[in-house]
Amino acid sequence: MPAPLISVSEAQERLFALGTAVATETVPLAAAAGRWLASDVCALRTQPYADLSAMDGYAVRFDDLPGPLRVIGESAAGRPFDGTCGAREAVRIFTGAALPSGTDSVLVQEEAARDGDSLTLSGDGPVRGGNIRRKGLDFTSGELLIAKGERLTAARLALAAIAGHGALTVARRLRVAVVASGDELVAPGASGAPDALPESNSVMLAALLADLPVDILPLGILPDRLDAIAAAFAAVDADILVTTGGASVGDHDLIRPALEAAGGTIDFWRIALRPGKPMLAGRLRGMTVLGLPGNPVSAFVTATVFLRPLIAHLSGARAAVPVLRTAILGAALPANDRRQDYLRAQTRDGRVYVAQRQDSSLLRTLAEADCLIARAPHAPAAGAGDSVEILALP
Ligand SMILES: Nc1nc2c(c(=O)[nH]1)N[C@H]1C(S)=C(S)[C@@H](COP(=O)(O)OP(=O)(O)OC[C@H]3O[C@@H](n4cnc5c(N)ncnc54)[C@H](O)[C@@H]3O)O[C@H]1N2
Ligand code: MOO
Repeated sequence: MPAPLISVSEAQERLFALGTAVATETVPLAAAAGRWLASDVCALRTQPYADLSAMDGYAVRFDDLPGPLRVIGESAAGRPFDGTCGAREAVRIFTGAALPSGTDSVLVQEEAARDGDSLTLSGDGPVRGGNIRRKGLDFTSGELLIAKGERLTAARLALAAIAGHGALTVARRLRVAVVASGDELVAPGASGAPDALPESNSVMLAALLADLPVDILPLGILPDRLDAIAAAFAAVDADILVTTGGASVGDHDLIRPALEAAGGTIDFWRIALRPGKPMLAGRLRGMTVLGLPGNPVSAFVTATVFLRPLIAHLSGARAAVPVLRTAILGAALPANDRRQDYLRAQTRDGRVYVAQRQDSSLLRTLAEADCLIARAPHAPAAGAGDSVEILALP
């Protein structure tokens, strides 16, 4: 008698509870892209460090305009003017350069007429205090900029760099072992018997994790033999062991018994989810084991809903579960049953349309989808124009 189905959120919570966060390391900024921060990033400097010009032009005293003014020197980024500007004096200034003392506004060069050292206003001119980036406009030294548990995007890395950091403390990369199982499977591109099936899950999973800080250990294809699967499991050394196939109830679905034969434990099996119902999770030595269903779309959905969040969670992510967005439905949907549904859908003219065929073997509909419509268990029927929740696909 199979175990009852548990909800997606319960499965996520139980999965997260199976492992402990990985160790941290301090790495140069360039190696920190896409990692999760293990400690807060505070500003080590003030940005800008002083009042700076936002334009190329002339630093002036607003009350002296329209001139004429005498140009007494130059301030460039990295080479500030070290004197003081007096009445009816101006300093040639460039974008990013410190505003000389005595000046309060920047006149852009397009609105100035210069003749030797003499300068006069030739356009509208600045407002008082115009064209200046004030000291600390972006942040001041000591301010919290990026909190522990946030992911290091390109923008956050740039922020850390300009805040004075050359290295950051992040979760170490995770090792994710990926193995397929099934006697029918052959490597993609290999010539096989007519009933041989190209193994598509491993390449899909590797691509699905390509933006995450993980090292993938590809373990290939295992036959449908308990001893072979258990022996392979016993030899794996990783943080997460991901299997695909053999998770269901058939005589050749051997992941659960093989995990137990290798000394592992099953924490849960079977989720109120479509596609992806037979997913299982457990432990083997120090590893979290995730047994994804073999059907390619089921493997994709469970990897999206469980594997990617698990990696984020073990890396110390503050928010590990993907955020659903709201979209407008293009065509009616019937009421849902007890399983949480992730329906392949396409966005056209600002509305989402569910693919006609949703069988979990159909990779073509997955490849053509740009989002999954998430439907809660027992969601009532929905009509065109109603709001639905979607998970955008990369
Ligand atoms: N009597 C029942 N049968 C099934 C149930 C059930 O509840 N009772 N659940 C069905 C559901 S839902 C799913 S999903 C599948 C998942 O089964 P398995 O995880 O055991 O997967 P397999 O049987 O090994 O394979 C299913 C399907 O996918 C193909 N496959 C497997 N691995 C790969 C791969 N790496 N690349 C490409 N294709 C793969 C395999 O050839 C099968 O066609 O079970 C239902 N059955
Ligand atoms: O859950 Mo299966 O993944 O419905 O085909």
